[in-house]
Amino acid sequence: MCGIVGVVSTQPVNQLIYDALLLLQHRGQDAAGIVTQLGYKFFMHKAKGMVRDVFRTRNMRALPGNCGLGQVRYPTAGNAASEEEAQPFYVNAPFGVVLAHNGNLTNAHALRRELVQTDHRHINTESDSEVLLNVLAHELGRASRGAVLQVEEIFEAVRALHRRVRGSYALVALIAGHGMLVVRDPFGIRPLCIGRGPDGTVMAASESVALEGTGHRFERDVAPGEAIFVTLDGQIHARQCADDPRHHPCIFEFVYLARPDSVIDGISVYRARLNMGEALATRVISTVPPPDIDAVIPIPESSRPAAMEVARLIGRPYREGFVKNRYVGRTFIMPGQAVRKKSVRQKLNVIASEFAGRNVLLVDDSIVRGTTSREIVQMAREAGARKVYLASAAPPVRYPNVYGIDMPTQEELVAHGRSVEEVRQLIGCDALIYQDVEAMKRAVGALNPTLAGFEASCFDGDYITGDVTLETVAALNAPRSGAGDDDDSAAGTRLTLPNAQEV
Ligand SMILES: O=P(O)(O)OC[C@H]1O[C@H](OP(=O)(O)OP(=O)(O)O)[C@H](O)[C@@H]1O
Ligand SMILES: NC(=O)CC[C@H](N)C(=O)O
Ligand SMILES: [Mg+2]
Repeated sequence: MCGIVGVVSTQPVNQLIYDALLLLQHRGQDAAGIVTQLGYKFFMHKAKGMVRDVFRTRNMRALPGNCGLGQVRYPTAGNAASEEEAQPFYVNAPFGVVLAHNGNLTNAHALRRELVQTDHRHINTESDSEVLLNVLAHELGRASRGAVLQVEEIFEAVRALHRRVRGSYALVALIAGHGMLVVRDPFGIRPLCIGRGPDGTVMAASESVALEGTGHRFERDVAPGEAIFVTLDGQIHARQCADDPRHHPCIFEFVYLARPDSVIDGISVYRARLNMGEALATRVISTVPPPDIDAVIPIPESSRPAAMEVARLIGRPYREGFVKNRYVGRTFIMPGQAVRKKSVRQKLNVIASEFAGRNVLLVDDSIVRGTTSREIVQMAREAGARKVYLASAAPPVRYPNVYGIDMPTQEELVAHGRSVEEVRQLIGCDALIYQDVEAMKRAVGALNPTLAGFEASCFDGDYITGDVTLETVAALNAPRSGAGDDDDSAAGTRLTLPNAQEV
């Protein structure tokens, strides 16, 4: 998951894109970038770091123009340490195209080979997003028949792109002098929505919070397989470009990735978390008798709605027991296990009085590597808790993810190959209660019965795009295993473009 935004306006868009990226910061903390267009020229600045650190006043001043794109990156392909893989990406032909991507391609290796050997394109990084951009550019080139691209030709190119590309891809792209292209993959795995401002500004973004927080009205989600082209004067053209679109959004968006104030594919993320809490409460009651629980305590931040609902339904008090240092980012999306582990204690501190002599039920939204829960259970015990029970609003994460969540290997997942009892022993709690997979799907699915289903491979091992099996996942993720553990690892010797560039 990364955060992407694209804007077409009649006013300068640099500050607007910056503000939208701040609202999407929870989706990617590693790198950030903005590209704007003035006339036929693109202006770009991108670098590693959080939005506030990447853009200084001088960088913002160097981003003129009334349309542009932005991205915050959470690396899931290529090299996490590489500055060159920050997005957006640029190619000069045809016309000049820049692109920002959220997702992960499952056939990036094969596409890379094809692009180089058959299409004679040059790929300069290990990023799958650069591969995606080159497929788009190549197909735009093939579809264009005159000096100016026609909207139908753009849709023809997207149809061809859907046939070549596998995996998850929500993208925004600018075609120089033409307008903005917005595309969602045929399964709608990663979120993407579109809206308008009072002055007619059109904005597409990963989450509705980016629209609302910048004063835009959410209009709709982009449909799976759909392409939307926004001309520079704000006219919107939309077309279904996939042969067989089926709507299976990623369920982990509702568990953890998205902000609770966003609505994705008609489902309020907050309500989804409450529903997961409701389903979890039933399992808690059948495992630990509520009178044995003195307090229900969330592990901030993402588990709060679920924990509140568990407390209400089991009839025990909801208490805050951990205070989050708001200046430390989300630990799960940090690159490298060492930094993730260190950050848990930096990020969360106990309120000792809530634990001393009590039996506590800690609730988290998910347990992935077990980094958070192991530390937290220990902290609760150090603070004097008598019994420490732990409940997870999501089922055990047992399978790697290939669609844009950085869980490349089974071995790193604490629940992989272990029974619930073995996980409990490893985490060190007195009881461990997991959500059930079907109950989770029902809890979220009840909020939009029109969906075909969910992409839930990390829970059920079912890879929705059909081109990936558990056997092929390892090969697919091989370059990512351990990625980020060594922040000094360089991308090899390759052409490095300057950061602030007029491209
Ligand atoms: O088992 P793990 O590998 O530790 O991963 C799961 C934890 O990571 C996430 O928290 P994070 O700190 O990233 O963000 P949050 O503040 O939104 O909860 C998630 O909410 C869990 O607490
Ligand atoms: N999480 C994402 O969406 C990542 C996008 C892309 N695969 C990258 O690694 O940069
Ligand atoms: Mg958390």
